[in-house]
Amino acid sequence: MNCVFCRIIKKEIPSKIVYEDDLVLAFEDIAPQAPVHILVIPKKHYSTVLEMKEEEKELIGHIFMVINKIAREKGFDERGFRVVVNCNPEAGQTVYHVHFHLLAGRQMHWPPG
Ligand SMILES: CCNC(=O)OC[C@H]1O[C@@H](n2cnc3c(=O)[nH]c(N)nc32)[C@H](O)[C@@H]1O
Repeated sequence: MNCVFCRIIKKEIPSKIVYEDDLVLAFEDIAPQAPVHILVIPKKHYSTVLEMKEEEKELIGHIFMVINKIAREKGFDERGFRVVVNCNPEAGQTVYHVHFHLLAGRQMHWPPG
């Protein structure tokens, strides 16, 4: 299917890869909204997080373990980071391949816009 993130996974499109294993890819966002803006995505295609069911519980847990590993390795664990999943239009989802935004390196505000 015509999914930009599947093409990144297949290395058909270049990206700055931060972490990769057999289940997950993490790469720098092309339009960073913070000094650190990394996308953590499952290699299997799910359009939105709503498509991830009971059998994906382990995968979702693994994604958060990868997020924590990146935060520790890049040293923004103590200062703080934000993890954002946008699901469908009102959340502003623009790429319909599930991705977890990992944002860090500046003071985050609340509520998010
Ligand atoms: C509100 C954000 N909602 C969303 O759906 O985020 C999609 C995220 O994917 C990012 N992005 C899009 N195309 C590419 C690409 O080819 N390469 C990379 N490295 N990042 C991309 C975009 O900047 C956005 O932050």
